[in-house]
Parts: sequence; C-alpha cells; structure tokens
Amino acid sequence: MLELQKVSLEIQGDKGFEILKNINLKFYEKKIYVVTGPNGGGKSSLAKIIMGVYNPTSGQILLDEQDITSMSITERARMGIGYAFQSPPRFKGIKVRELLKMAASHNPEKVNICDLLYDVGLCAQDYLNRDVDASLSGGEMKRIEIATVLARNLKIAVFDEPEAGIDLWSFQKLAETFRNIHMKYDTTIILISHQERIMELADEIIIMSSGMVSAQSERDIILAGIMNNDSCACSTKCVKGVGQSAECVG
Ligand SMILES: Nc1ncnc2c1ncn2[C@@H]1O[C@H](COP(=O)(O)OP(=O)(O)OP(=O)(O)O)[C@@H](O)[C@H]1O
Repeated sequence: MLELQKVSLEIQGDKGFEILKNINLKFYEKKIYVVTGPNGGGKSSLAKIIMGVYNPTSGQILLDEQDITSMSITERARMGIGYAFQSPPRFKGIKVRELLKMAASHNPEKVNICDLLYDVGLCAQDYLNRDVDASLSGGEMKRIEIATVLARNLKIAVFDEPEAGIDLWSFQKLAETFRNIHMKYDTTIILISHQERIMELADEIIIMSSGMVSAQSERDIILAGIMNNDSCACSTKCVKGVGQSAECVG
C-alpha cells in the first residue's frame, strides 16, 4: 500500500505558494484510482511527488509501511514505482523491441513483449523493429510508453493523461488494456485523467482542486455527483453556470 500522510508541497519563488496542501491518501494493492479535477488543481504535482520528482515540504510517503519520503526517483523506481509521461521521451538509435526488453529486464521470463504490444493495441510484426524516434506518431509513442510501464510489473504505476494523443477509435482498446492489467497484475494503478471513460475504470475517484483533495469515494458515488452538479465553476456568483454569464452577478 502507498500512503501519503499530511503531504504538503511549497514551490519556492518570490512569494512561495503551496501547490499541495495537507494531502492524506491511501492507495491499496490491485486497485485503480483515477485522479481528476480542474486544471491547475494539483494532479500532476501529486503524481510527481509520488514519483520523487518533487520532495514534499512536509509530511510523509510510505510504501508498504517503509518511509520513502526522501528517496530519489531511481530508488523509488527500484522499489516498484513507475510513471508514464504525458509526452513520452524518444530515444535515438533504439528499436521498440530493445526498449521493451530493457523495461522487462527484471523479469524477462514472465514478460512476452509481443503480448505487451498487443495489449496496447499495436501489432508486434509492424512495430518491434521500428525506431523509437520521431517517425512514431504521438499516439503510437504513447502506447509504447504504456507497454514499457506494463513490462516493469510495478507495484505502483502512475499514468498522466494516458488518453492524450490517442484517437477515439483506439480509446476502447486503451480502456481494455487497463482492465486487463487490473485483472492480471497486483499493480496499483493511478490514472490522472479528465475523461469520463477513464473514470469509469476506477475503483475509486479522487478529485483534486486548489491543491487539496476535495472529494474521494467509490467511482459510482463520485460520477453521480459530477453528473448532477449543475453549479457554476466560475469564481463569480452565478446561478446557471459558465456559458450563461448573463446570469453572473459577481
Ligand atoms: N515547478 C513549478 N513552479 C511553479 N508552479 C508550479 C510548478 N509546478 C506546478 N505549479 C503550479 O501548481 C499548480 C498545480 O499544477 P499541476 O500541474 O499539478 O496541476 P494539474 O491539476 O495537473 O493541471 P492540468 O489539469 O492543467 O494538467 C498550477 O497552478 C501550476 O502552475
């Protein structure tokens, strides 16, 4: 289990401000969590603090009861925490086959890289010998990145907007991929997303807003709340919501 206890993150600057405020969260094994919420709410910062890109200003992070708060990205990666980037990096001179083999190097006998490519909706025959460079489209690169994360058989896998750059036709396949991982592995999956169809995969949904957890509950409860919410998201006092600003009085 991954646990965040009273985690806060302040970015130093002219007038340092708190990006994350007193976050208390528990992520259990074999569950899918979707972190959602308005732009700037703190979702990616939460992912980065789990990864070790940022270190909290205060609070603690525990993985299976071990304090990992001050561990580096590399140490956390060794302990089984992995992250898929919004815009995956490209590696000059490396083939898809080599990239996946490297990712699976801790458990090569367990991982079939052709199955992995199939799981992310790519045909092994067409892609194994492709270079991991600019010749791959954004969506193809994203899927290969997801395959590398799967290959690592992680304890905690964080995906930041996995749907970004993936066409509507392949979206269903992506959702199936996460369902399959959920069934096949004990990995805790944390998905950062605004997409309702990604939220539908969740066991639990966490809403981040203004650097705080503003709601956390089972998927159906949160989704019902979002669907029934006809209140206005603007900062002024408004009875009918954004887009009907004639009603705004603030
Ligand atoms: N390194 C940084 N320096 C200064 N401000 C930062 C830094 N990282 C994040 N922020 C600010 O912290 C807030 C939260 O950012 P974050 O990227 O976590 O939001 P988000 O919920 O992922 O947003 P989005 O949905 O737009 O991706 C934003 O106001 C952002 O500008």
